[in-house]
Amino acid sequence: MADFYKKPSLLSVRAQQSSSGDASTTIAPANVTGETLSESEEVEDGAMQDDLYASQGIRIRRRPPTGPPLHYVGPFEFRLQNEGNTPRNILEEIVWNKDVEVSQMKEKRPLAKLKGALDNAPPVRDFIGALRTSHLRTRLPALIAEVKKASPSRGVLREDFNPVEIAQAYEKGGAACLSVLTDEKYFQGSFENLEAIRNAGVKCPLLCKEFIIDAWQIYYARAKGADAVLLIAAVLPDADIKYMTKICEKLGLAALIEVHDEREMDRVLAIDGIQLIGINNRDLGTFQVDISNSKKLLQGDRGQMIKQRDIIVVGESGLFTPEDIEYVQEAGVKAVLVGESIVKQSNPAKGIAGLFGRDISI
Ligand SMILES: O=C(O)c1ccccc1NCC(=O)[C@H](O)[C@H](O)COP(=O)(O)O
Repeated sequence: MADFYKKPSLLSVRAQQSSSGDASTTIAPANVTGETLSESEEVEDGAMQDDLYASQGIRIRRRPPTGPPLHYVGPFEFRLQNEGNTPRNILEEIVWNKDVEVSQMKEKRPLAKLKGALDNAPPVRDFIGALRTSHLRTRLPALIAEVKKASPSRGVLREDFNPVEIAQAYEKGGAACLSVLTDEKYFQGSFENLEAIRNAGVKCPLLCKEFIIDAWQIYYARAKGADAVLLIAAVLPDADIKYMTKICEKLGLAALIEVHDEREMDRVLAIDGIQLIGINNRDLGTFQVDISNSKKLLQGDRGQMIKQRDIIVVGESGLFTPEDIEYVQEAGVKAVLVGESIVKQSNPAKGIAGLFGRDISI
């Protein structure tokens, strides 16, 4: 638990990145002058980092402000809002855990070693191309079908969970791409699942559905066979989104940038070169799902700009019926990311036909 705050800060990461331009330098904990930070300096540095995030409307703090949480148990409704080191919502809790998890993974597999492994990684497939082709073929939003065993909002979705069989069924049912949850603690996913699906010969390009907070994770996803990664605007400041999309470009990966509200959408639209934006209909703080969020964020100038720039918008979460699909399509989405409604079906391929109101495999 104490690891929560013994970490390099964003500011130190930035300083070191800019001096070498290489993500491998995100490891050493040092401040802008290259000195190691004391615990109190780290706390102060963390506060500055939170200020920077807040200035962009980011409420998710990267790690507990002054150390490990004191009451880090029990349901959220019994936790006091803003209570010192208790995460304010599930997304923040996931990010705090991820921060510890990633630092441990990086110790085991430093970036230099990871980069070596990329030589043996399978070739990258064209994630965005697959979405465009499917949309042109079916005239319906292209499907990114999610391989997800469990989620914080819904618990276990499927007990008899065989990721490869589910992926194969999705492909047979007409999915354009797949999304594979790799987070273990909250979604019961894994990188082994991603690797197994890739090695089983599934042709649909794969999105690594992970909570990315460090560029190292992008290299790791690539090494495990991903063709695309998720970057969440509620978690990442603009500088991180820009930097990480550059890394994706370098590795040939697609970046799906996820937004939840107008402010996040505007931040992302202000970044050059964005090709794929996901609108999540699930509020990751409260779990409320409202598919009218997709419509709201695509109205007016934002929708126009997206059309002009030929950005593909993905409608994410809470899609269950052909009417839901029609609704988000009319709002302007060209692809949908769907988990629960199809993964729960005994035959996920048939589940896809039910979701779209027809067989989309032909
Ligand atoms: O699904 C959750 O409970 C959740 C909680 C916190 C962060 C992310 C979460 N879900 C990730 C997703 O956005 C969904 O898995 C994805 O959009 C598919 O949603 P659905 O079709 O509703 O399963």
